Amino acid sequence: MRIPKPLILFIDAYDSFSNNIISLLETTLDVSVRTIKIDDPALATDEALHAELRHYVAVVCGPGPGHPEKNEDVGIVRKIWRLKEEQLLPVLGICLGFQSLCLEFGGKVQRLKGPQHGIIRRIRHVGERGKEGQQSIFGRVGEIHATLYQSLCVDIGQKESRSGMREVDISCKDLVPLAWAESRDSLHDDSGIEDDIVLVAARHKTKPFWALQYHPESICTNKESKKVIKNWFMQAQVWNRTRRQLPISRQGLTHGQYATRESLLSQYDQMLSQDRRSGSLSPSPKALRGNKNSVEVICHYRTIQFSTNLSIQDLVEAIQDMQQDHIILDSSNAYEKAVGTADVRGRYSIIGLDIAESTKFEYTTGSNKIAQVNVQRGSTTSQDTKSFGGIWSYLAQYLHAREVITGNGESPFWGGFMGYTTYELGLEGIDVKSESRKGGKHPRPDLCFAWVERSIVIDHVKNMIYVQQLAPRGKADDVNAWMDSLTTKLEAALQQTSPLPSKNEIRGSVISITTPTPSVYESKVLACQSSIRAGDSYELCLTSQTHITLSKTSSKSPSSWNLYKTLRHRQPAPFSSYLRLGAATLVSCSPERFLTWNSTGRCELRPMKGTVKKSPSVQTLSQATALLDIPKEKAENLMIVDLVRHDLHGVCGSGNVQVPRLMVVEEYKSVFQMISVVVGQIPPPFAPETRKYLSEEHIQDAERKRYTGLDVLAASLPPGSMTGAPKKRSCEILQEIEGGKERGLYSGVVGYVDVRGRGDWSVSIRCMFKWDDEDHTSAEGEESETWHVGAGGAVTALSTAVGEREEMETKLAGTLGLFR
Ligand SMILES: C=C(O[C@@H]1C=C(C(=O)O)C=C[C@H]1O)C(=O)O
Ligand SMILES: NC(=O)CC[C@H](N)C(=O)O
Repeated sequence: MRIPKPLILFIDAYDSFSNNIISLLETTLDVSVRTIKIDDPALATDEALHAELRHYVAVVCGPGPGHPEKNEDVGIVRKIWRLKEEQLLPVLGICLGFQSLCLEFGGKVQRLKGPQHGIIRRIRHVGERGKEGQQSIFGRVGEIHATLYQSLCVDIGQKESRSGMREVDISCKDLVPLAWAESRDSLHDDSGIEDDIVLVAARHKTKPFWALQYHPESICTNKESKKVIKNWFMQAQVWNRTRRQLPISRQGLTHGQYATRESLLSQYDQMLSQDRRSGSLSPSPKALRGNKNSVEVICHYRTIQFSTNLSIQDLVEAIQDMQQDHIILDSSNAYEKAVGTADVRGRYSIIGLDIAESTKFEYTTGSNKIAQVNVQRGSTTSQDTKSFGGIWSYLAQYLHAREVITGNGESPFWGGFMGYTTYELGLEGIDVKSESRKGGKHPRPDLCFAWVERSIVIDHVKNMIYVQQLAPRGKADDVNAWMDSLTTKLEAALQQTSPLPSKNEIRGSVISITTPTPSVYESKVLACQSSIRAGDSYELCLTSQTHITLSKTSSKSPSSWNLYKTLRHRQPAPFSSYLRLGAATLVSCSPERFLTWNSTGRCELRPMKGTVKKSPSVQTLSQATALLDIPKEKAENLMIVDLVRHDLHGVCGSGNVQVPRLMVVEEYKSVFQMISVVVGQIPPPFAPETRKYLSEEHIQDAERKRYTGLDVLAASLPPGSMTGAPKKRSCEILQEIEGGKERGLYSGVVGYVDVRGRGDWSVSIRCMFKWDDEDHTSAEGEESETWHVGAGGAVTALSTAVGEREEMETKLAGTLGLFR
């Protein structure tokens, strides 16, 4: 019989690092963690809370935005410190949890002179000296270097730490200080450290309460600090054995949940069984049945070799009508000279074919409806997403039912969904109300995916074109006929080159350009910093909007395709894209990959933070690397790496996320960018070694409910690099500071998820987009269209208003340069 692991309850204050702490606990200790939110209504009464706590060996009160004095920021945590003797159990507070403990027992919570978010500091602790220290949770612990994420700090009256400890202020007689971050240990003068000594660990003198202000789970906290977690748990268990009054209950269900969310596919499965039980009709099973139980669909393909650098634009023009809908994912820097040590050139370009005729899936936030639009058939059907368990469950199920296993092993994409999601779709996923979507006045799709059956993939490294079609195995003759005609066109296209549109044409069609007012942007940077100083955010990715109105009347007016051709020429980037999809058009030269995954469930995110403009004084990778090797830039990057790890842990589970590249600088056409690579492994539906013991039914059931890359995509939007941390609170603050303006496609993602279970998505930045419904005809009959260009950057406590404004302008300049 398997003995269940002891349970720890993690109380989550809506932080973006919570899952990293849970992973640290589950990989360091032999425990299993359940989690609740600080404001869980089911645990609002003392009885309910006490009944829940009986299941746990210990509690961890996590970090979070806000202030420990505010009930809404700490919620249940406060009740934990007030438990009566007979209800007591061991607790570890982290950061906000630490501040809350100290506040409860007489400490004063103050603002730091300089907030320290993503700053790594040497921690001095009692374990380094004295017998008493040896018996503390720091006993036998060596040198700790740890990441701090704090705007606030605690004063418990203990001022001096260097030459031994003094007695703690009488008002805090219950607290024992355990560790400090000291400014003399800081390695850099520009790290923003202004506070001499900051208390970073304490315990209660008589109750089983310990707390850490530093972040033991951060990727930049050293391994030595794991010993503190082990020591804490050992002391917690001793306390349970010797002092705990109520036995730990192993019976009954906990209200606390696993940190990993249920898979999208199993949510759908649950809806079906609920329907079956209640006797109601299961939601449109036919639409979702797909290939299953019918003829086998495969990816038919043909390979064409080419010898020279292939021009995607010529190829597209030769085979498609450029007025129609399009999806082109273009590695537009594929033939640039390799620059720097990290080769950031894209390898594949993917062109979705017959997009105008394909079925499009459209979803608008708040509508709870998914529309399937097929213009060719003149049909639109709309279904309630709630009855499928939500929009993502619907899409996961649709795709799952159309899985294909036979095709071209060389091609990263065989067919499936291609499209975009907006920033506002991401907001809905994290329960942030979008001001621009209030009152349901927004009919535009926040998600639009086309179902793509015919496509072309270009491998720029092997000089191969793959022409592909998803179709039943037996339809090879029809497929061949289509491929013959397409191949002829492609071969002709390889001989041609079309001219680039002239800049004058574009400039001549500009009616107006509204750019962000520099002083207003700078005041918004200061507003962000004021939220950071108050402890409400650690980093905020502030953005602004530029609007460009172009005449459509003149015969010279550039088409969106011509705008794209010009931009990709000026700003070649590995994740460029051109989309004309339903109501939206996107022209993008993004350097930032958001998320990619393969069919074995290996996911990779590449957060980008830290930007340096190329200039006569900064031309080489080593110059840029030196400029970015400062605490401010590294802190920005680190915060997003920790946030992205949390998002990934939420699907992949404890111990399944690694960071193979941390803060590496890459070179692009006009900027240098610092990136990190975070990798996660989606767990298989069942452990392969157990297969021989499982029934066929069990295996099928597990397969039907497994996690896929769509789970990771749904759990990670909006992209952390465009929000700041902690994500939810930061997005709420940004709603206010940005005036509730829609970001739209900017800050959203573009990409695909294919029938073989793979996906690749880029962050929509360095781009422009337009909505067809904003096209306008003036009283004089002049037709115009309006393009939106977003630009911004991460604001931290160490930012300067002018520096941030200049960074935003640098990013804007690439796109805006087309029109000026
Ligand atoms: C906000 C933008 O870019 C984001 C912010 C970056 C930064 O703060 O350094 C870098 C890349 C993007 O994640 C933008 O391009 O508008
Ligand atoms: N990471 C945290 O828990 C931060 C706590 C608190 N909001 C602060 O900024 O100091």
